[in-house]
Amino acid sequence: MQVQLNVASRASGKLFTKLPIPVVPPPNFSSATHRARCLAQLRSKSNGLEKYIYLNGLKERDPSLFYSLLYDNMREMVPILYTPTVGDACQNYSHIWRRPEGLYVSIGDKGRIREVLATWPNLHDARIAVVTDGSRILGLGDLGANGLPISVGKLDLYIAGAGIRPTSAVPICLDLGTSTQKYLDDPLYIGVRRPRPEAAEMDEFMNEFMEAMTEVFPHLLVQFEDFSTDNAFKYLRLYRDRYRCFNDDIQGTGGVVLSGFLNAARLSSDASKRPLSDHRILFFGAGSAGIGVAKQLLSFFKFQGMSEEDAKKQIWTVDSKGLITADRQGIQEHKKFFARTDYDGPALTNLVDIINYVKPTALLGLSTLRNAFTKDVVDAMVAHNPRPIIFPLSNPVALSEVDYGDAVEWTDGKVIFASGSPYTPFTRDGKKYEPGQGNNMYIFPGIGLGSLLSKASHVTDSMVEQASIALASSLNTDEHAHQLVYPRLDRIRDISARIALAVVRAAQNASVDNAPALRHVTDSVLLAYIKERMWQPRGESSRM
Ligand SMILES: NC(=O)C1=CN([C@@H]2O[C@H](COP(=O)(O)OP(=O)(O)OC[C@H]3O[C@@H](n4cnc5c(N)ncnc54)[C@H](OP(=O)(O)O)[C@@H]3O)[C@@H](O)[C@H]2O)C=CC1
Ligand SMILES: CC(=O)C(=O)O
Ligand SMILES: [Mg+2]
Repeated sequence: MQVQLNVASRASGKLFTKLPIPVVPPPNFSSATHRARCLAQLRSKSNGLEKYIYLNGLKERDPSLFYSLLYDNMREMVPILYTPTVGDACQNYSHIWRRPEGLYVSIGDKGRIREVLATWPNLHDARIAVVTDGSRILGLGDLGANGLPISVGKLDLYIAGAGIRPTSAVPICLDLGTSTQKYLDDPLYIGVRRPRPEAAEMDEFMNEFMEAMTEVFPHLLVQFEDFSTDNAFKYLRLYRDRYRCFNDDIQGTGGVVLSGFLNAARLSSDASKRPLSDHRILFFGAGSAGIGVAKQLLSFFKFQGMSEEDAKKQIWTVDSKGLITADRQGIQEHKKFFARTDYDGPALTNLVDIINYVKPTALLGLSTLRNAFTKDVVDAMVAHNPRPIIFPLSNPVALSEVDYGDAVEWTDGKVIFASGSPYTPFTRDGKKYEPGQGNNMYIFPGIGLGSLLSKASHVTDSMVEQASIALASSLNTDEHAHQLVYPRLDRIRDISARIALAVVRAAQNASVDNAPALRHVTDSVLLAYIKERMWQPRGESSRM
């Protein structure tokens, strides 16, 4: 039988008291040796999930060491704490759970959500909450209360990548039930065992939750994460003008992919001399991520002076039923805007046929469909482009539309590539090819930091757009020389600072900022101020 603890007993934390243990290390203790020891312990673990468990234990024991190790070893540790391994952690969370790592707000808390939120320690230090309802975790579907690690992982990136204080990070999972029978049947399942609520009940819950968040955490920015597509669009529309919030899957992904597309278009134009206005972008997948990116591209094309009508003509969307056309019956609301009105032939359902009809310069995968970009699909892209842009952006890596090695082989090394989850470099005929990672992790830390420092009342579209442009222009000489479309992950703090600067300026231009002292300083003074405000872990890091 599942017993729901009342708020007072949940807050007392009596279940999680610690035994008194010595806090004085052995006489010969050296923190440098201990860093090396922790890395060796991490590397001795046999699989990703074990590494994930180890790192989360280390974070509990010594957060400062954990974050400085993370910053020094981003390329090794981010794929464990974030995609792809965080996907395994979520799917197995009820089984690997050790201790509370974030806040659960349950459907049974309706009517007293304020009390539940008020149990959070360091209330006044809270600045950023990543909130998921577990209904669409990466491309893995409805994982219910097992979704919490996605909020924890995103906040680790805020801390390591943008210097948000660990005590300011609030991971939240809304425990509303799940439609996944496997979890409802699992005796160890950590969440409430019930189906997800109907829309009206969920709306009431969300309204109470957002109001309570504002009362309990007056300085908070809310990042919505991995809500199912209809709810992602709905709650962004309902709350974006009322609260300081944004949706990472719609806006963060839009910003990051626009940025990679701009750099990719420049590289492909070197081969084809094609202006931006001649690009044709085909979205394979038309959910929150696909449509979020399409809208961001459209907004950028308009910002470049194109009419909305012309900008829209550059974009085609495909879902599980094929090319989305306006004459299709029962089309979902979020797909209507980009539904093509200029196609009246028989329904196009095969991706190769769609490519041969559209002749896209860029193929962006946000479908969750592993290996959807077959050799035939890639060949069709090559037939129309000297340097095809192919971005398989679905996460985790097991759901990638195409593997990097295949994309390089099938295009004879010509592909311009970025994937949602990381791939290692690929060597072919003695030449090393380096992939890009088109993941919103490059942009949300900077958007969050800039929103906080400018004390922005809202996150505007212009803040996201400027963040995207700042990311696109952040490549250094070496990254340009290697024809990368995103900067290397080790530079994320510098990148986040530059993105935050662009976000502060955009907030000021939109008059949503509330930090007047930042309005009249030069960009270089503002950049120095932003860097100075970033939290630094103590420890032996050579890089902070
Ligand atoms: N790289 C990044 O930074 C990010 C990546 N993502 C990834 O994007 C993916 C999609 O996320 P999201 O948009 O929220 O999810 P959704 O489930 O809302 O969207 C998936 C889309 O893919 C379509 N699709 C599914 N199967 C097929 C198929 N066989 N053929 C064609 N289209 C298909 C769906 O069609 P239909 O509508 O008909 O069901 C839907 O339009 C996830 O894997 C997620 O991890 C998300 C955010 C950021
Ligand atoms: C990256 C991300 O936000 C997602 O896959 O949902
Ligand atoms: Mg997401």
